[in-house]
Amino acid sequence: MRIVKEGGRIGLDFIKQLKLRNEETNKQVDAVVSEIIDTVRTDGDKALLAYTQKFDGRIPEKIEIDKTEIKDLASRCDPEFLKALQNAAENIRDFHMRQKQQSWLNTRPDGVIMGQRIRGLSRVGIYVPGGTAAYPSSVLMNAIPAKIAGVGEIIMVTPPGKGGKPNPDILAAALIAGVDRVFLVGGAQAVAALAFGTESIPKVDKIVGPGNIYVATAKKHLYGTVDIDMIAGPSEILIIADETANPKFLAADLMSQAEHDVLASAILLTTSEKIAEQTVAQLYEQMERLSRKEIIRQSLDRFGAVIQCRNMDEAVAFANELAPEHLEICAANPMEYIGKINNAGSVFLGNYSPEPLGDYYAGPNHVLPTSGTARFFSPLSVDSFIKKSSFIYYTEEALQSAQEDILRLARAEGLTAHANSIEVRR
Ligand SMILES: NC(=O)c1ccc[n+]([C@@H]2O[C@H](COP(=O)([O-])OP(=O)(O)OC[C@H]3O[C@@H](n4cnc5c(N)ncnc54)[C@H](O)[C@@H]3O)[C@@H](O)[C@H]2O)c1
Ligand SMILES: N[C@H](CO)Cc1c[nH]c[nH+]1
Ligand SMILES: [Zn+2]
Repeated sequence: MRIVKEGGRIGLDFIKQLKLRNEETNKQVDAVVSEIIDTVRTDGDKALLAYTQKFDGRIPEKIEIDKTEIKDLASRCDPEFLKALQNAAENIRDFHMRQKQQSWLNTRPDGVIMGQRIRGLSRVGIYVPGGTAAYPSSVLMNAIPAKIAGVGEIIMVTPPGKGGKPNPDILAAALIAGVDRVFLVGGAQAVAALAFGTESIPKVDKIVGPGNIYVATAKKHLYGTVDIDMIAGPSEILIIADETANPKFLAADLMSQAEHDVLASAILLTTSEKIAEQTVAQLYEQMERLSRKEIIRQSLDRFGAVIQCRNMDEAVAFANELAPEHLEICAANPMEYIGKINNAGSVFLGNYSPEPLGDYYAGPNHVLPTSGTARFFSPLSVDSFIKKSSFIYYTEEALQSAQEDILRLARAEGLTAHANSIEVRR
């Protein structure tokens, strides 16, 4: 864990360095992912299974889990877990229902009618991570907004669990959220399969969902062949804390994201030297009790930092520069800062809104832009699953009153066939 005791130019330079955190990794991963994509495009299922064997160390007993098996396996889950999943689903549904946009239509007194139709996409692929941990919560976060948007068919891919079998908790979440088909493949190969279609996996219109660097890079490469939601790669947390924050909470929250991946990033910006020192001590104390301490240690060593800022304004400026996936503000008056944050996937305000509350339960989506892309991407939402089209109806009289303007515009562009289309209706 690096500790930077100065803000100003030194702190800012350090933040800029952190932004480049995986540039080198990206180059190596790009080459691996390109090869995977090309092979899946030409060899379909054969390549899909060969890569699954190579990278997951197993192949699924069956590539697709049918509806009966989903119901059967899901029914064996711990009832308390199912109840918690249902409660979380309710909160997520409630939040995302508010995002739903309506089609609209405008009629003018001269008889002109114009409007915009909103429809769900026909078929989307949702990626649910499952390499080093299983993510039933990500099933809910992906599929619930898709369902609300009216997507025709939701195809889910996720790496095979132990022994090539499906994880029942993931299947229970798929059932609750309304997923249509489940395939047990993961990584860049699953993303490529969704983009091109294979003998067993149908081609989709859009691929959404988070994943590790291979998954995120595959989505980036395949954008254009299919639509994608955003780059949602290895997790990140940035915390801004003043002298009133609790170092125990800060350390716990930093490690909640560090445990996702050795490439995850966890950074504390604080105005207090005491808070900085106590948080570092808490990190090493609490880490010992955590099952994924090896991942946490590596992540904190490579992409973790504590930076002492000169004041809260500087901390806010650094946060906007970094554009983190998750931003916690642990300060005496957290609401004071919400209007000053321009770049962040999701903001957690106050000492009792820890990041995992958002990961699992509160309602906002946990599929969020990473690697500084919160500068231009938004969280996954109902909007990610819709498309819009407009329509126009003009009467003969309305066209006549507009014709001179249209003709002038068409002639200025030198497009006489456009002008002709108006003239023949004179
Ligand atoms: N940004 C978000 O919204 C968000 C949400 C949840 C999780 N996450 C991130 O998702 C990720 C989950 O990662 P994970 O690894 O547990 O699961 P994953 O499903 O994303 O990746 C596992 C797959 O990666 C492939 N793979 C592994 N090593 C490889 C290699 N050397 N070469 C090529 N392919 C390889 C394998 O095929 C495997 O199936 C974490 O980085 C976590 O931080 C992000
Ligand atoms: N923090 C992850 C997004 O970066 C989401 C998640 C799912 N489960 C636990 N955490
Ligand atoms: Zn998390």
